[in-house]
Amino acid sequence: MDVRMLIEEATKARDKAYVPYSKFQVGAALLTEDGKVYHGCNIENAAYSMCNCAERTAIFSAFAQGDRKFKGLAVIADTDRPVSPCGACRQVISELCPKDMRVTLTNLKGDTLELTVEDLLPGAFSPEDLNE
Ligand SMILES: O=c1ccn([C@H]2C[C@H](O)[C@@H](CO)O2)c(=O)[nH]1
Ligand SMILES: [Zn+2]
Repeated sequence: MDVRMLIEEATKARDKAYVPYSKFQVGAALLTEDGKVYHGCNIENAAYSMCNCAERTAIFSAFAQGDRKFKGLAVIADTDRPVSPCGACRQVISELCPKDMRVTLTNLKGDTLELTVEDLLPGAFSPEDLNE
């Protein structure tokens, strides 16, 4: 699956967003090592702090189905610049995806930004930092 197709999947995922509060739909598509694609959308709640972003929905869905090996993530929203994942998602992506995995950020105009997980959160706090 190429990047363009993964962006198409993220676009389809975006249609599933539950966003009665922000009205800001975000879609994510997470590609596994064996070619499966997990969709993620943002899911909001009247208790605002419970809102879950598209990126984390995709990763948590994959984990819940037993998939943990990923090779690409695409994220799309209706933004001026390619959508920028929030700090919480950067932290989660950083722990659960390979450091050199490709992350494609895009918007409805088709602007795209290709980064790696390491680029998203350089020097992230990681499991290795825990002294046990
Ligand atoms: O990369 C992002 C940025 C924001 N949101 C969501 C969170 C909230 O539901 C809405 C507005 O912040 O967009 C995402 O899902 N992903
Ligand atoms: Zn987020």
